[in-house]
Amino acid sequence: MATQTKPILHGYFRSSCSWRVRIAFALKGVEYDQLPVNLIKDGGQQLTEEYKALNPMQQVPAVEIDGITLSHVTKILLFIPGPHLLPADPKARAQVRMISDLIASGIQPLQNLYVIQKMGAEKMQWSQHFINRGFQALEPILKQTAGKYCVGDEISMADICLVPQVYNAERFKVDMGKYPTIKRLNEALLEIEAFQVSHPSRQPDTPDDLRA
Ligand SMILES: O=C(O)/C=C\C(=O)CC(=O)CC(=O)O
Repeated sequence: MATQTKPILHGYFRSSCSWRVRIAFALKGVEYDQLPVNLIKDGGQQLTEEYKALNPMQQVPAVEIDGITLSHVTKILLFIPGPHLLPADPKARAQVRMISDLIASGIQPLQNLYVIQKMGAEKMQWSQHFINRGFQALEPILKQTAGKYCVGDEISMADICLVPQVYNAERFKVDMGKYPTIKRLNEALLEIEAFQVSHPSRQPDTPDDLRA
């Protein structure tokens, strides 16, 4: 019987998508190894030919798991073995997928590193713009769907998508006072150990000045 090798996360401490994967591993109790990819050093280690062979999009995260390499964050979250991140109820599942996609496809790509590097001096205002645009849509949706967490009272993929996006909103100085439901959910989720141990301030590649 071949021994099961541990999954390997190629990520970056404060990449929001890398953090999403770390949360899922922690929530599911799956041990994994990390091979950090420094997105800034040497012009960006994600741009090397070696990393391109692993993830042709040259972004993080990339996860080597069960003999395959996955890169799109929501697909990784749903593939990691363990307690499911989607509710049993079909309507609630659809709401979790909708909220997850709004964040992972509708907000994050518009403020990811590759894009904001093209924005140059205006990166802060454009990142704020796109995060506000997404949160203005998300706030009324979450008012409808949320209980203790994004959809009802069970943690789901939507919660895993939300928290790192709020972290980026705070980095880009978005006024979170405009989004009381998002703020409440984020605060509740940050009380959970899986969201704490996976935090950008507690990773092997966290710079000393940003370490908790
Ligand atoms: O500033 C840096 O340290 C480099 C890159 C990132 O954090 C990644 C992003 O900003 C996009 C994202 O996490 O969604």
